[in-house]
Order: sequence, then structure tokens, then C-alpha cells
Amino acid sequence: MDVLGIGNAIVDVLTQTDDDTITAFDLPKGGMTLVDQDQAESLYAKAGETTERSGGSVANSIAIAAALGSDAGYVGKVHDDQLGGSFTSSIRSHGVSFRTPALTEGPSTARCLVLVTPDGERTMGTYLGACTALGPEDIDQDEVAGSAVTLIEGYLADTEQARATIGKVIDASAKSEAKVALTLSDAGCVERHREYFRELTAANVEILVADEDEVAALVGDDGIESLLADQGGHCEIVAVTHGAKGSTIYAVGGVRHEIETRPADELVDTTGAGDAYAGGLLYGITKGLDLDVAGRIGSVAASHVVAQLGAQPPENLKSKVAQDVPQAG
Ligand SMILES: OC[C@H]1O[C@H](O)[C@H](O)[C@@H]1O
Repeated sequence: MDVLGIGNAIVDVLTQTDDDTITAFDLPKGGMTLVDQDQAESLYAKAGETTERSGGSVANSIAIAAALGSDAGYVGKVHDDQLGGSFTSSIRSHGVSFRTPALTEGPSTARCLVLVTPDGERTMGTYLGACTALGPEDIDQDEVAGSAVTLIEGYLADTEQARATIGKVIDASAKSEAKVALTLSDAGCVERHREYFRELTAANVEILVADEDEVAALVGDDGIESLLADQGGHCEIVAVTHGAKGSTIYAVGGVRHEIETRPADELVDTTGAGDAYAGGLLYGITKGLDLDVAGRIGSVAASHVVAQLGAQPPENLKSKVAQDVPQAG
């Protein structure tokens, strides 16, 4: 496998709304707030017209990588219910291998209410449901060892059991040539678990993908380069996105690439923009492309994702990306 992803398997329930509604829902604009089942139901009752799309940060990245041509797999926990079926058929429709056994009892499939405002910003309230049952027994260490890169979702740090799952991935990677990639998911998530992420990036993570707020929350005054293997960290590559301003890729040996964005044809919804960037970047890296080309693939994929509602791969993504980046193949 080129890329294997481990994350929270979530169905997104999207609604286009306004800033006043975000305030009325008492959710921090642009952030991700964890909610319990009662809160989730109360939010949905107030949400108005909604659209369901397959979500989950790393699941989004893996679907993008598969749509571009990666041999890709995903590990995440759904319930054997209607939303779980919808998540499963959606991720498989992009060619992703998804075989994690579904729960047959206990919490229902996770869902995320995504409030999209006219500026394209997304504000999320997530009920984790079945995701909290993901555990080490769901990891096939041979599959991890046989994958070029395993991408871990930062949001997993929110549960102890998922941290044990991450431990099993790291263990399998350390005994093989497989690399560990990590997305930091959300600045609030980094603030909740800074020490844990510091430990991972100091000892286990070879590829880090984050936005500028997330990486700032992680490194504080230390500087991004401190994460690199030749400057005291463990990372070989650190890719930092700057929203519409592009991204910067840092690599060992003093390498630094500034990547321009491709302006979106239309700005509809930024849900999954960073996920698409990570998916495109990892597609490029695992195909052996130069880092600046891999970063450009990520940027172009993200520019197509923000022109639609939801984080799923846009139709004909591969040919759309190839128009801007012929090396993408
Ligand atoms: O990064 C966007 C994703 O984060 C949340 O996990 C939602 O499911 C959404 O699809």
C-alpha cells in the first residue's frame, strides 16, 4: 500500500448558514468542538436543511490520495447502521480498502455538524460515537509495515484507547521501512495535547502536516525547524499550510519550498481543504515526486475541494490536478 490512514470515521452533516447562527449555536467559529449525543441531537434539530457527505479528516485525505491514484487503505470505526453504511460505501467508491469491523452494539456512527458560512469558513460540532471504540485490535501491524506511509489523525489523541492504537502503529513502523505521518487536525486539539504531540514529533513522526496555527501551538517559541531530524526533532518533512497564501515545506538538510496556491474557481466551503492538501502531498511523496511538486499537487487538490460543499474528492480530480501539475501523472 502507498498510504494507509488511521482516523475518526465520521459522516459530515453540512448546512450553509450565517455568522449569527454560529453565535446562537455557541460554537467557536472555524473550530471543532466535541459534543455528546444529546448536544448533537439538539444541534441537528436546529440546523435546518442539511446535506450528508463522508467526512473524517484522515479519511478525507486518504480518499483524495486514492482518487489521485494511490494504492490506499483506511482504518476507522463505524457502527453497522445507516450512516456507517454510507461512510463505508463512500470511502470504498474512491478505491480505498476499508475493512475495519463495524460495531454491532454500542454507540452509533460518528457525525459532524458542519456549519458553512458565506466566507467559506466551516465550524464543526462532532459527536464521536463509534469512533471511541477504535482500538489496537483494529490495527494489522503487517499492513502498517507494508505501507510506505501511515497517516495518523491528530484528533485521535482525544481518547486514551486511540492513543494505544497509535502506539501499535508506531511500533509496527519502527520495525520496518514504513514512515509515520501525522496531521495535527486543529489548533485546539494541539493545545489539549501539546506534550503528547511533542513526544511523537520528537521520536516517531517522519512527516508532519499542519496549518500555521496548529504548528505554532506545537512549537511555541522553538521554531518550526526544531521539529526536523537534523535539528533535534524526528521529522524528515514538515509541511505547513497558510490557507489561501500557500504552504511551506521544510525538510532535513536546510531544504525549504514555498508553494503557491492555485486560486479556487469559487470559494464555497473550506471543509477538508487541509485534508486534501495532505492527501495530495502524500500521493506525490509516495510516488517519488519532488517535494515541491508533491506540495503543488496538494495545493491544487485543495483548490478543487473548496469549490464544492463537503470534503469528498471532486469528480475527475486526477485529470483536474494534471492540468496544473503534469508531473502528477
Ligand atoms: O478536516 C475536516 C474534517 O474534520 C472533521 O473530522 C469532519 O469530519 C471534517 O470532514
